[in-house]
Amino acid sequence: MENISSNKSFGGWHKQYSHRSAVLNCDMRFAIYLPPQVSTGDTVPVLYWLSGLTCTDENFMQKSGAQAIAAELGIAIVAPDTSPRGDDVADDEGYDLGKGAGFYVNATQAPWNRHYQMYDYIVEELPALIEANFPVSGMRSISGHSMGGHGALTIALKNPLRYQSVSAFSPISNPINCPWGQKAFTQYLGDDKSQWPQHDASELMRNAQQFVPARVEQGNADQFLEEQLKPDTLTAAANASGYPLELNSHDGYDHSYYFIASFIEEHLRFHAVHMQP
Ligand SMILES: N[C@@H](CCC(=O)N[C@@H](CS)C(=O)NCC(=O)O)C(=O)O
Repeated sequence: MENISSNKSFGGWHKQYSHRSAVLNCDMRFAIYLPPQVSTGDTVPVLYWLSGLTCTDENFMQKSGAQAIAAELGIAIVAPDTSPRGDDVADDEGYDLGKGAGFYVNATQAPWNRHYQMYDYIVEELPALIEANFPVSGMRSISGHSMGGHGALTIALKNPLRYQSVSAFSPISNPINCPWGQKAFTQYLGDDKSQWPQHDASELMRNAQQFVPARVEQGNADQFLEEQLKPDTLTAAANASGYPLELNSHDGYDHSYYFIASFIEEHLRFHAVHMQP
């Protein structure tokens, strides 16, 4: 693991690292915000943030304004990249497939399956790396935006004992029934649609038996709301299983990081409550 940048921020540190990923079979970069509390020798809980289409580790760290609140609450934030990277990694001309669009699933189909194993990277390899190299406790929560909201919700729903809480901004809530999800799942998981529902937040929530506290924020002026995001499907799924989902709709907000920055404080406070030892 190599440290490639360090910036002091709100008394803590924003740092970027590159490392070799065995799971993704390529070099990867991630960012971590370490709050000031780590300098006292304490361990801190970690929020994993999964970004959306076209993003890297940088979008959230540069645009969300999360550092001030994470510093106050004593929470580390880890922002991974959104796909495998490198010249030999398969890609597509579209912004919604290939690099920058890993969808947090393990691809089973060629040519994607050689590198696109983002589910295992986020659930297993990255937390093991973080927990071996930084002063973090075993408390983990997960959040994300859009494609990353889909990632956060599906990963928490599939691993309810690994995460204290889950949240999402503008998540792709029902990928098996929207163009972004159908395109990605066809390529990464194949034509056999029976394999798809296990990667769909609404399907998982409808059938959930173990609950992770969940909060979703959605702007109702989001340009992707009706065609791609489908929050009503998630609400219906939560109602069907009795899932403890708080979904808040906000007038006038769009899909951008201006929306995320407006409500990130509430999400960090939500996670901090659930990550208390
Ligand atoms: N076609 C659009 C869609 C991409 C998009 O909206 N990406 C969202 C996540 S789904 C994002 O966070 N973009 C980066 C940013 O705003 O910093 C574009 O390429 O601008």
